[in-house]
Amino acid sequence: MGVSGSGKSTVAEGISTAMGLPFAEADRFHPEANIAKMSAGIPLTDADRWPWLSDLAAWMATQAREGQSTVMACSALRRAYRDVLRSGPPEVQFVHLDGPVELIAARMSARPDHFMPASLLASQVRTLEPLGADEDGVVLDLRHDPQTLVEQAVEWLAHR
Ligand SMILES: Nc1ncnc2c1ncn2[C@@H]1O[C@H](COP(=O)(O)OP(=O)(O)OP(=O)(O)O)[C@@H](O)[C@H]1O
Ligand SMILES: O=C(O)[C@H](O)[C@@H](O)[C@H](O)[C@H](O)CO
Repeated sequence: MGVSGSGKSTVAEGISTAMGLPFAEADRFHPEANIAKMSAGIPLTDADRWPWLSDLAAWMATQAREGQSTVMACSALRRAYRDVLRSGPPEVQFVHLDGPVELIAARMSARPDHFMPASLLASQVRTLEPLGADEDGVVLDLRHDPQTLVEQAVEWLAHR
C-alpha cells in the first residue's frame, strides 16, 4: 500500500518473485472510466473505488480458497478500503511504503509512460490514512533501494 509513486509495483513484484507467489497489479483492475479520470488529473472518489476494491478482494479470495497466497500492489489508502481487502479469505498483511513526498514526486516525474499525473499526488497524500496499531501491517521507508525493501518485507512476513 501507499500513495501513487511510492514504489508499490516495484516492491510487490520483487516480493512476489522472492516468495514465488502470484502477483496482481491493482491498477489493471480499474475500469476504463477510472483510468480516464486519473489520466485527466481528477482524483477517484469512494464510489469509484468500491467496485474496484471488491474485484481485488475477489481475486485474492479465489486463490485463497485453493490455498494459494498472493501478492498485490494496491494503494489501499483508507482504512475502509483496507477493510474491503481484508474481508477475506485470505488474511491480509499490509506493507506500507512511506517517505518524503518530495522524493515520491521526483520519482513520479521521472517515470516514463504512466497514466497517473504527478499533480494527483497531493490528493493521494490527503486521502491516505496510515495503518492503525490494530491493523496487521508494517511501514517501510521508501528511501531504501528496492532490493532492501523487498528483503525487509519478506523478513517481516516470515516473522510476524
Ligand atoms: N525504492 C526505490 N528507489 C528508487 N526508485 C524507486 C524505488 N521504488 C520505485 N522506484 C521508481 O519510482 C517510480 C514509481 O515506482 P512504482 O511505479 O513502483 O510506484 P507505484 O506506487 O506502483 O505507483 P502507482 O501507484 O502510481 O502505479 C518508478 O519509476 C520506479 O522505478
Ligand atoms: O486509489 C487510487 O487513487 C488509485 O489506486 C491510485 O492510487 C492509482 O491507481 C495508482 O496509484 C496509479 O498510479
